[in-house]
Amino acid sequence: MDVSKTTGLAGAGSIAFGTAALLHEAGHNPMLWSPSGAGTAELAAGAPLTAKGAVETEFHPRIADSAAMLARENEVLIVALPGYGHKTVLDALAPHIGPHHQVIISSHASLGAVYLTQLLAERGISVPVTAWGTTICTGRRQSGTEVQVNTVRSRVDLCTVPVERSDEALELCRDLFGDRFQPRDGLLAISLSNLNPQNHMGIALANITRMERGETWSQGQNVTPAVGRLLERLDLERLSIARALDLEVRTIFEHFHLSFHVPVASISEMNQQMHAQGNGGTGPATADSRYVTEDVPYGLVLTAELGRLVGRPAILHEAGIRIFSAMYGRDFAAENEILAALDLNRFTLDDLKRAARTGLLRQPAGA
Ligand SMILES: NC(=O)C1=CN([C@@H]2O[C@H](COP(=O)(O)OP(=O)(O)OC[C@H]3O[C@@H](n4cnc5c(N)ncnc54)[C@H](OP(=O)(O)O)[C@@H]3O)[C@@H](O)[C@H]2O)C=CC1
Ligand SMILES: CC(C)(CO)C(=O)C(=O)O
Repeated sequence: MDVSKTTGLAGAGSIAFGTAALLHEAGHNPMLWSPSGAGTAELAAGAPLTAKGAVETEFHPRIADSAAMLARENEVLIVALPGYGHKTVLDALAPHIGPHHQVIISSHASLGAVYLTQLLAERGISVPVTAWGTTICTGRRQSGTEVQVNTVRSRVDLCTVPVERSDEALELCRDLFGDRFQPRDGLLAISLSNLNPQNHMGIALANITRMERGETWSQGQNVTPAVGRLLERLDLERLSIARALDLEVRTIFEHFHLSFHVPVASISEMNQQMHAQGNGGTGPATADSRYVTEDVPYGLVLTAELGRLVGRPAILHEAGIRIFSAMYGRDFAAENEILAALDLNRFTLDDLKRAARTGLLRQPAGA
């Protein structure tokens, strides 16, 4: 194993803490950067980070006080925070990224890898940017020093832009986290491999009053037969878009099987099984949850756009965007900062397919 590459995580939430714990267990010495500083205040003051559950460990991660420090002191940068923070964090990191870096986005949202590749190209820099379709673990940060890790996934879909850098990026991911990665054909496949937006749409729609009332509720147990059927129908829309693009992506059945180690059955039955074995998770106890505020603008919106582009309209996804916008009194379709910055509407499907492998929608000035 190559333990020589120093690794820094942008983020200090559930996934950054859980991923840092995994890295520590594998013999690495991870660094964490909290964009506001609040997320690492106690760790910076000397408290250890404790992981419980699927990873049990206690250690002192290195702490960065800025994006510049994270980039200066690490060769591998892992972005591990919700999509609504990606543009801010990529803007902060990009000026400090040099040719010796590799970047991993965990999990990738809304063509963030294209956004970063283009920012770097403006400075004449190209690095492997690897997009993960989901996270290596799941979990919940319990406090400023503790994370509950619910599961470590057997398989995570990934791709790298530019595509020529795929082999070295895959090797890096395996060095850091083990043989847990399934290469996919470009960023559109990865965007369509992230099942959270569709799953969270069904789960949040069916449980919105629990969320608003701040209740504590089991997520897996509440994927009842009706909710399970909705998730399966949402999945058919996503798979139909992938087929139109000639892309292979995981099904919702594979997703739950590979992530939560339950036998394949109906989606409701698989979730009941997860609940019974203790990794069904707890649903959000607030309406201000990334299940909606991240997954609608940064997930459903891109899937719906791809559906329109390939002539396979994702009617249920489109309905989800409209229903949540009405419920929240917001225009979620307009909230995606990355797609707005990329000016996605100006480009054709062929442009997008090319960018999915090169990382570039437009040529850098002077190229
Ligand atoms: N948790 C899970 O089990 C799973 C999570 N995911 C995905 O993984 C990603 C990370 O999730 P998770 O760690 O749970 O999320 P968290 O909400 O726990 O992430 C919190 C971190 O995000 C930072 N952050 C929040 N908003 C912003 C912003 N506007 N600008 C900059 N930074 C911001 C916080 O910064 P600060 O430190 O400054 O407060 C903090 O470091 C998400 O995309 C999520 O959908 C996917 C599957 C499972
Ligand atoms: C809880 C879980 C693992 C499944 O919905 C998840 O994906 C999340 O927290 O984002």
